[in-house]
Amino acid sequence: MSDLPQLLRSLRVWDPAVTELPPFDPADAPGDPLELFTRWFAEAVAAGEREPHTVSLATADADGLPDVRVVMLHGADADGWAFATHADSRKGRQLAARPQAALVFYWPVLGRQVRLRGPVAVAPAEEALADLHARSTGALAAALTGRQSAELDSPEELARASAAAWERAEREPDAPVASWTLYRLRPAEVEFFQGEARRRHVRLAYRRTADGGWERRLLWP
Ligand SMILES: Cc1cc2nc3c(=O)[nH]c(=O)nc-3n(C[C@H](O)[C@H](O)[C@H](O)COP(=O)(O)O)c2cc1C
Repeated sequence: MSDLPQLLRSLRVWDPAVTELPPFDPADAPGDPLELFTRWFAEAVAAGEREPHTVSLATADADGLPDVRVVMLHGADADGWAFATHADSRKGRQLAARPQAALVFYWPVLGRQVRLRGPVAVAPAEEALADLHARSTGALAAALTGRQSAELDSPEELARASAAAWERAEREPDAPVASWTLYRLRPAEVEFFQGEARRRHVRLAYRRTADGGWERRLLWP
């Protein structure tokens, strides 16, 4: 059995063999965090970040108990950061009860983290379907399988439902999925973190102002 404490102590973040920490001068940052996010996302892709479009989505249930899981980013524009899931999943029910969430991206090849918080809105159903149908057959099959987060009686039950869903997704590439929902988190706050070798990490926080603009401030690391 491995010694977890020893294993943990043996690990480092930002190993120079894989990580390059670029300088980040917040004075050069754009006024809109969407622009900086778009730039950092492209740089993460160019730097070889694996799956930079996966993001941790935090929600809270009706009692305020936090929850978190990974989802895919489906887009980011002036309307918000988009992700998709089933409205009747655990997260979907949490979002119905408390339509607010947080997202965090971590791109270790550049030592960067981006955090967002804000209200979450449901996109029109046609948009959710168009988004789903533009994706892979596997994505449609997974959505058609449905019952996400419900208790599964047996692996065989999943195998049967999934096989039927794949068969339908291949036969009917524009099959509707009533529960499939596109959500948009419209951030009230966006924070960019750039790691620095001497631990003088740069944290640039944007906060939306009442007039819809953004104010910026630096945070201690
Ligand atoms: C890399 C990765 C990407 C995922 N993308 C999604 C996604 O876009 N939508 C989704 O509903 N679940 C996605 N999942 C599954 C979720 O993490 C989660 O298991 C599922 O949505 C159920 O969450 P819930 O019980 O909190 O509703 C993804 C999981 C991983 C590991």
